[in-house]
Amino acid sequence: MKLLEKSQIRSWDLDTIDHQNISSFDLMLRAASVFSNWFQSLFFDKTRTIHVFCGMGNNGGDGFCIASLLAKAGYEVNVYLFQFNNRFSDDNLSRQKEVESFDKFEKFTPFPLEQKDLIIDALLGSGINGPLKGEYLKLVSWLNALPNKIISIDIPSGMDPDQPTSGSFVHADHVLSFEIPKISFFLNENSDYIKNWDYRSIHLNPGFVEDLKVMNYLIDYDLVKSILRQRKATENKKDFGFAQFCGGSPGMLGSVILASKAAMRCGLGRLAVSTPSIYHSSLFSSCPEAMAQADLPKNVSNLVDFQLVNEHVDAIAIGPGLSSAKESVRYIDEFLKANKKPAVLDADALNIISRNKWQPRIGAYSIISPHKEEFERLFGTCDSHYSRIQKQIEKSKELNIFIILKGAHTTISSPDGSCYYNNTGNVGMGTAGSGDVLTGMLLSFLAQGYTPLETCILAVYLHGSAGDSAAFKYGNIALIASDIIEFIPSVIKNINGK
Ligand SMILES: NC(=O)C1=CN([C@@H]2O[C@H](COP(=O)(O)OP(=O)(O)OC[C@H]3O[C@@H](n4cnc5c(N)ncnc54)[C@H](O)[C@@H]3O)[C@@H](O)[C@H]2O)[C@H](O)CC1
Ligand SMILES: [K+]
Repeated sequence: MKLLEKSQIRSWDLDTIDHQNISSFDLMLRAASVFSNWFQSLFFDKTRTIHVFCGMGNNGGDGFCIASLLAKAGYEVNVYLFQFNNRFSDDNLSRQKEVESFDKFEKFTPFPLEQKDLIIDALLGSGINGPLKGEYLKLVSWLNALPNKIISIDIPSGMDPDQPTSGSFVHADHVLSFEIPKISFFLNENSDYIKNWDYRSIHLNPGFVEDLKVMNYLIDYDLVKSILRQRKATENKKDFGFAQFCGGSPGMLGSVILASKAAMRCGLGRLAVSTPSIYHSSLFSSCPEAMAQADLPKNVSNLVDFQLVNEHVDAIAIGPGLSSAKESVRYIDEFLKANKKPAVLDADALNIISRNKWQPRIGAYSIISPHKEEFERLFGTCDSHYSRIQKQIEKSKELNIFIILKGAHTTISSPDGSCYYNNTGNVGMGTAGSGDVLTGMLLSFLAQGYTPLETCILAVYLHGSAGDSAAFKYGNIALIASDIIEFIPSVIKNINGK
């Protein structure tokens, strides 16, 4: 799904009005009825009064239309118009007659509300053009201090749709965005203040976005479904990739097992594991599908020798559990020199690269999957999630690599400057080994012949989906990395039905 900036959303509105030969009021009514239906599906208890706080723009216009629809549906609705500016939008003015009466405020003065009552925030929408000041600031601070649930239309009032908000904004319990989510919903700076967000189509003209150049995308079910291939009955393990996983060191075998099992669970044909031979028996008892020596040319005496193994595999992943011992440094140095295959670098491989300033040696189109600390060791500290994402995109372009910045809202940046936002996953996945599972999934899809970008999209989305299923079963405290692997089969079947 393409994510648009506020100016593009405005143009999409105007294009729809023109293309569908409707008025902006028709579009407002459409938005209002979509919101009203969504609202009634969530808040069907009509004993609570609904207080609709309207501003002077079209977000406020939505508020008047929604108030009228909810009143007709049997809710007790009070409407308040906050006219702190000197200009109404035409649709706002024309919609005010939708409601029988409403209180007008030219200055904000607090008033009593029943704690159980709901507030619909229709003060400001995507037309925000700077930080809130004066009366708006007083009103929003008062709203944020109330115990009442706040439901925002399109976007929490005061929030910038595209980047971090410099001032205050409404802290919403629920937000319904029209057509598509706003980019700023994915910023960690905002996510504490948007408890739940959702989006619903208002049937804007799809043709407008088809040719529209955007740099930001949401990884959604449809995108993943369009990438994940179906298998042919005549295919066999040789068609599903041969991967090499390089990791593990004394006392650090867990990551090897987790990554190996995850790789096989994602449909990999064959896996060669380069890890200290003292681990081979434990590895095979935990993951018999992996192998150390078998299926490799007899002359490959030591899996560490990239030259000999590399030519036989389709992709390689390196890093988890390697440690920072000097032989690991030599291993990474050898890898950066000798590797010719699509590669995933994670964990200790990234730390060794940081410490030796080997970033420019990372192979073109490689995938690296740092978490925030590993990222900042590689590329320097950033003062916000937003600025970290901008640096992520800049480094992808500069080094010609794909970067997966893992976190609450994992982002994938591509050498072409595009950025993909993931919305699956949960806080329970912040547990040891979760990243190793992702590395195994990345290796699997890369070895199966998906492009690096397809690989990142599939692995990140499915990793988060499996984690969500695991949290549903075990809760987000008890969840461990192996639980994510347990649900990989079901989330893959949910996408491709097989
Ligand atoms: N396709 C859609 O998404 C549709 C969205 N709709 C609704 O329209 C609003 C956007 O309407 P717009 O009039 O452009 O903007 P606002 O309602 O946000 O109001 C702008 C209004 O507020 C003033 N203002 C802007 N910034 C500030 C500020 N920092 N402090 C004070 N006042 C500010 C500005 O002067 C304007 O007067 C969208 O969010 C949806 O709710 C349509 O209804 C249907 C299609
Ligand atoms: K709003």
